[in-house]
Amino acid sequence: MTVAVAADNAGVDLKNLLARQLDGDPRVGEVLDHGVHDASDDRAYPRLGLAAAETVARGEADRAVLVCGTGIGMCVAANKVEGVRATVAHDSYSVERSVLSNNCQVLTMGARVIGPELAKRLVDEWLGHSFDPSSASAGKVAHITDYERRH
Ligand SMILES: O=C(CO)[C@H](O)COP(=O)(O)O
Repeated sequence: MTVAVAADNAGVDLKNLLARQLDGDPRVGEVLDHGVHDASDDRAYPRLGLAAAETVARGEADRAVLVCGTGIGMCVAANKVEGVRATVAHDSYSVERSVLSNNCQVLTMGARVIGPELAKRLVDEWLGHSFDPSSASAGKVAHITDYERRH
């Protein structure tokens, strides 16, 4: 799969760490890094997160990991992109359910909230989950997609 990553300057160190891990993961064919690349780049989180989320909406990336200070701003921004379901998650159960229940393609994290080792472990787990379109959850997610199409 192709995974897009992005961060603002609060999240760049964690994003770079996760990008390296994703790069070495056999389940990941390509990592698309939308920046920022170092903390001297002070572009606001929506500019980075929206660009990465748009690659998911266009089908250029299967998933995205977005990092800011809390993960909240990246999540709010990514969810504005049509077709994107993003969640902030810092625990194993939420990461799992975000995929299995909600078919989220975008995981956001806060570098000021979670430590690097836990973040790496959760991203590793996240890659192992896939949504089952024949599950009972699929009809529930379809309500969201239908709403989006109608508005
Ligand atoms: O965490 C952020 C947005 O949710 C971002 O890294 C910092 O935003 P700020 O608190 O508005 O500077």
